[in-house]
Amino acid sequence: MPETVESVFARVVTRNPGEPEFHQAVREVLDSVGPVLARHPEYADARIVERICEPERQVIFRVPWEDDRGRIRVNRGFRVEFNSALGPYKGGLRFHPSVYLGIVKFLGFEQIFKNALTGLPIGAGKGGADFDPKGRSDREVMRFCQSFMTELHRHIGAQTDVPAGDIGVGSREIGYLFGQYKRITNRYESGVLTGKGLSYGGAQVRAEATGYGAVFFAEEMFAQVGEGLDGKRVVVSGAGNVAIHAIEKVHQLGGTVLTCSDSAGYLLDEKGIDLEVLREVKQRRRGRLADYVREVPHAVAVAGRTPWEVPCDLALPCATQNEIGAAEAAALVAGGCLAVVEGANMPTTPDGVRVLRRAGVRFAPGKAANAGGVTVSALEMRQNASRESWTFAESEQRLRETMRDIHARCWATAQEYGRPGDYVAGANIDGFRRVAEAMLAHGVV
Ligand SMILES: NC(=O)C1=CN([C@@H]2O[C@H](COP(=O)(O)OP(=O)(O)OC[C@H]3O[C@@H](n4cnc5c(N)ncnc54)[C@H](O)[C@@H]3O)[C@@H](O)[C@H]2O)C=CC1
Ligand SMILES: O=C(O)CCC(=O)C(=O)O
Repeated sequence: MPETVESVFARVVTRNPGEPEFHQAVREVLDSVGPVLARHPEYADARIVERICEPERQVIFRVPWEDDRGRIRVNRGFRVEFNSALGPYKGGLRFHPSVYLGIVKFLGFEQIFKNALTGLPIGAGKGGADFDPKGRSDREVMRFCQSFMTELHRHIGAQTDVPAGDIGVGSREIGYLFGQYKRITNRYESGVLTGKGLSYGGAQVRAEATGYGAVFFAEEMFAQVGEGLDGKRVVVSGAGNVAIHAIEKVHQLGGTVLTCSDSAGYLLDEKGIDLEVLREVKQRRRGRLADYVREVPHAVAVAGRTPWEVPCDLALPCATQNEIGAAEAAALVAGGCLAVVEGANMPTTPDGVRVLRRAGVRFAPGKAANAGGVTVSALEMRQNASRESWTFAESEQRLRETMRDIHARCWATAQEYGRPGDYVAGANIDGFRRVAEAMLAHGVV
């Protein structure tokens, strides 16, 4: 039977039951690639789509650790090595109680096309654990990371699989993971992880890269219609790594970010979020957003609601998956939003995307707009391999050029396939073609 996108999707659902986020990510890509298969029957003959939807390897492991009261805890760890057609598996680790195989697979699948879009030699993987670092002491986090790496080290390496951070995994966790890898293997293998601290092989701009990159992408989108970010009102969700650096770059480019959020609600500061205060509250104290209001009394903490109800020109969802559904998208449209640029992975549901599209809101999917993080990770790998370290200015320039290039290719590919302005189609098709060509060249593996 010839391969069709419908037959592949049906098989993905049957073979991966109970994994709705993975199905959603696959559906969104398959909806774009039909016309590519029509032009390239050799892809269908080689069953590229079916193979791309099946991870090359999935590892699930026990992570036992001891809390500060001496109680034994057990979590579940994952690493899904999805596709190595373009290079070593590459993608972050997420520590969050919601993590299960379906989340890791959706993220790993998105990573295939994202990493291909960067044009850099990186395959795709993702991992994590259902561990909640919130409320845990540094020592507890360290013991958890050491136990996690005691198993993970068998599967990774600078030429094999290179993890980085994601939700709940920042520079503290990467440091503990790196220390344990070095101890177990007795190798100082800098390129085995990215997102490292600058004192031991980290790259300038990696921490900033995802947030900055998303804003550079937004800048390119506005430039298409002859506008800049200067004077734009921007709403951001999340208050972690991606959100904080997105806010910083919007402010540097003359826009005003009115909101940020966490799982308890959102913060509204009409004068523009004060980053010094936000960093103190969220990063240094690891506190709640409501603490910001104590320092900045004119701000308002809105409990149990999302920032999409605030009128804006640009929305940057930077928290988590499926945070903008149809209702939130309708609120953005009602508030005059001109563009939604995804800093997070898959923050907009398919219904949400439909509402935005119907209203003519420009929409950039995460696999294109948040590719800045993995771009600078690949540059970190390159610096580790050559034992060089580039300056902040040089690294930021390379990031900006890559985001400009990704934007241009998404735009041109969408035009080529008769879908002008459709960044989803442009990103999926361009990413898919790159991986498909390499897979075809490698034979049936
Ligand atoms: N760190 C990176 O370089 C990259 C991250 N991403 C994506 O960006 C998003 C944010 O990641 P990071 O900033 O790195 O993580 P982080 O752990 O630094 O921050 C996550 C933020 O999202 C908020 N959040 C988490 N779950 C939430 C929920 N259910 N409702 C509301 N807020 C929630 C948290 O309160 C926190 O403010 C994720 O979707 C991640 O996959 C994408 C590309 C690269
Ligand atoms: O920097 C990396 O390797 C991956 C970042 C990541 O997990 C992502 O792009 O979602």
